[in-house]
Amino acid sequence: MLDGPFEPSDWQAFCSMISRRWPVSRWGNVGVVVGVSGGADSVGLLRGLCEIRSQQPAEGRRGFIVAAHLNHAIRGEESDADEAFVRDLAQSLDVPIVVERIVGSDVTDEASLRENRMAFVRTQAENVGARYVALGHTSDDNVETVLHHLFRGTGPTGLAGIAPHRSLGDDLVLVRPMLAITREQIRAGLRHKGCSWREDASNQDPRYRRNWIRHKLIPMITSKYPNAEAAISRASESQRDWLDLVDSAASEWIDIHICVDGHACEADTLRLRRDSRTDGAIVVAALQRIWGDRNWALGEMTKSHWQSIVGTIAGRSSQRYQLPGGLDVRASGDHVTITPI
Ligand SMILES: Nc1ncnc2c1ncn2[C@@H]1O[C@H](COP(=O)(O)OP(=O)(O)OP(=O)(O)O)[C@@H](O)[C@H]1O
Repeated sequence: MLDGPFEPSDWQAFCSMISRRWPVSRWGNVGVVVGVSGGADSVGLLRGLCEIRSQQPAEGRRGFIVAAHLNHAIRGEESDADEAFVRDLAQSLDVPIVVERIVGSDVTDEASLRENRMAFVRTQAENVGARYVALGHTSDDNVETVLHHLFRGTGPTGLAGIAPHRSLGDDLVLVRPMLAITREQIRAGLRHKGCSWREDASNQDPRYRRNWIRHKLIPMITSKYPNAEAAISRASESQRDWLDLVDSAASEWIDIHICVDGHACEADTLRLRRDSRTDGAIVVAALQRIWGDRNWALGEMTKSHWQSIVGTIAGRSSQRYQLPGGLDVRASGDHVTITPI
């Protein structure tokens, strides 16, 4: 849900809203790498975190903040001007900065650029021993993501939108503390404080599907449903609550029913059939977790693949078959075994 009441012209209210979602007690004593593009959202995030930290007593400031900027170098002088802007910003805030410039790459699609950025900020966080990577996604980004997933075809995870946090490894967590703040609120806060940011012209280009959703579709929707964005945010947040519930039931299910033998996963079907939770969402969530943990080909699995496995576990479908990614499913006696071939 969007936080409120919120007076957008109040910079301190903006900082309080970040603090409410991500209290400084969690990050004030550890390292945080902030991904900064130079756009309003990540400029707001970096400035907000620095301000929140500066309001802490000196003994509560053992941690550190590092700004990280990846110069994709795909917009010529504009890209270099973004880099220069972020360098100046970090210097003015007395924050160390790491910058990398991509040379000679012809990658321009949105998904690959995003992947490159994630790999970059993650590596920087590991290099400096940070506990968190913080990114400036907003509630608008979340709404656009939910719609994008919906049109492309998605399940409960896609409808839950952008995750507020997720693990990036043993000691590193990705956080998005501004998911309840709108893009306009951030801009208003920055304007109130007299701070500037860079406008990325490619954010207007309707050839990118995300921009088309942002600039064409959402204005059309809100012309008839003025509160649609808040409604989509609320729906995705409650979807996330359900997902958390299913996730913890799935973990319990794995602990009880799955036995790992080398690369193979084995389930005792007799015990499974006595478990009332063997059908449906919890089992599929558990199977998806198993796939994710083992880097099996999650993206190639369809709903009917998951249902086949659920059917095999429940003794309803065939005894032996193969799945995408070279996995063999075999039911024999009281066991179902899934093995990479
Ligand atoms: N070139 C970059 N270098 C480092 N971090 C980045 C870069 N681009 C984006 N990020 C991080 O990823 C977040 C999401 O980026 P995305 O491009 O999806 O959103 P955006 O709305 O354009 O954000 P912003 O207004 O901060 O540019 C940003 O808020 C920022 O934290």
